[in-house]
Amino acid sequence: MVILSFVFSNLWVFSGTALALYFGASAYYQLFLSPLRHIPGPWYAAVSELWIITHVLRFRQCRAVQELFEKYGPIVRYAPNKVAYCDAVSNGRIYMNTRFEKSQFYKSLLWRVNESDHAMTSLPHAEHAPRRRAFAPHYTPSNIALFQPDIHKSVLELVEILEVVNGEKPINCLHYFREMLVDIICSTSFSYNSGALQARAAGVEYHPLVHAIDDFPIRGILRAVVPKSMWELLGEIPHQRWKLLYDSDAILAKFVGARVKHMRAQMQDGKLQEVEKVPLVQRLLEYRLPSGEPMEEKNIIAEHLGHFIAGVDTTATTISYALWELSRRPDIARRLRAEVDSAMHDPKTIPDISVLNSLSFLTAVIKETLRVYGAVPSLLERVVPSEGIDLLGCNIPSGTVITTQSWSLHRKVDVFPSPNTYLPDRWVDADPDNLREMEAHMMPFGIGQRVCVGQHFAYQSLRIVLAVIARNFDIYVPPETSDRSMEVRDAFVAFPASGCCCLVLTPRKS
Ligand code: HEM
Repeated sequence: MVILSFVFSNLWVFSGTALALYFGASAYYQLFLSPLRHIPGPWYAAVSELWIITHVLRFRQCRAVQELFEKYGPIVRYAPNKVAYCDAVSNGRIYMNTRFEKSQFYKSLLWRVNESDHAMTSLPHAEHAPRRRAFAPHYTPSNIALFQPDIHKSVLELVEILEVVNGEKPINCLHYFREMLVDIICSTSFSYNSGALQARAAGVEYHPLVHAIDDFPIRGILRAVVPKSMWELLGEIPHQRWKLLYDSDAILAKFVGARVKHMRAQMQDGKLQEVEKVPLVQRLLEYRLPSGEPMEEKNIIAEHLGHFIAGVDTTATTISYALWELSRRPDIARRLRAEVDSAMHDPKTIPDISVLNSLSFLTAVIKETLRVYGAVPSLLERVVPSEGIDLLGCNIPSGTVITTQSWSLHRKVDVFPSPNTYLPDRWVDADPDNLREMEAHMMPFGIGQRVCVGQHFAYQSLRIVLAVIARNFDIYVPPETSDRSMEVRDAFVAFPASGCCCLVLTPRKS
């Protein structure tokens, strides 16, 4: 009784001491007993997640991890249970091995709709593989080529809008290209005109779908770091702009749900003809799982959502950074234009993708943009399976998060000299051995079983858009766009520090 009353009267002291003992013991374990103790890295990263979380919240995780590689070498401990490496050879052992599942990180960063995962958020390979089989045929180069007319239509619509602007004011490329991508993905996924570019032409600044996608990175990062119960409380804040951000996934899910229902009704009414070019939604509705069952509607919706999010921002950001480089490097812009001119005699008649594929400097510009400004430069976390792994001389036990990031592989100075310089010629001048080495270090679309399924789609869109812009416009940098405003920030996806990529696109005079 006396002891209890003593404890209660000194509750603060006891709780403080207990907490200090707990943190002290945990720090002691992480630094001196943990199986990861031999892996280099700063002590404060080894004892708590706090260090890396502060960098995540400042949108500079990629740079923080890169600084660790520069200081400690190719393998570093960046959190108590997390190890990052920078080595292309090791990639095969991690990302090609189906026993290395995605980490829990994916659950929180990429939202779940109706509690349904989509391919990006499915962690075990056994769960992921049947999903991937459902949509992968849509994204093969030959199938994606069938959708060229849809892409051409949207790109030429954008050209018309830019001709009306006539270079009289800077435009935020990120907005315009997001709108174009939303139109393109809606037509390839649903055979539906979302009218985002039409809305732009009519002077509407924000299309609801584009708005929702725009909000994705910040919503994702908040959702990843705010505890679930607090996140639900935040949903009650009565602020209109905040509600739009908070509900962005629900807005998208409602739109996609309506498109799925519409297509199902058309199929049931026998209104669809046998055609070679099938929208993704029809493919998913017709798909049968290994059990012979169709996919559940909530899974189809979630899958479409994942593709929307994965495809729009990434491609729009890549185009924007490429145009920014062209605007400040007239030498590169001139060479690109000369090559495109030779293949595209009429400025409004876009050649077949097979012709654009053969333009070597266009390819070099795209590769260099993906290298320096890859839209997903981030750690792609996997979990070490039960047998553990020996990597770069370190023994890493089961359950450890193991990962690499394209930001660092793309900046390995022995493979890419002057790694921060934008130099498309490095892809033109490389001898076959160098080229092989460079290709082995490129992973803008990830690698292995979970590699970006939309990479051919992205490449096709990038080739078409960059060729058309180079053929039709001169690009200038306005004063508000600078190295500082365009500095890359990362929230799993990359974006410019200012959130804008303002450029002046003037219809070509000569
Ligand atoms: C330049 C543009 C793009 C970049 C840089 C990019 C990058 C990536 C990366 C790095 C991953 C792998 C993530 C991981 O391992 O955790 C990924 C996955 C994915 N991407 Fe892309 N992506 C781009 C465009 C697209 C497009 C246009 C689409 C579709 C319309 C798309 C759909 C997907 C999907 C569905 C996944 C998940 C695949 C799976 O797990 O099976 N992406 N992307």
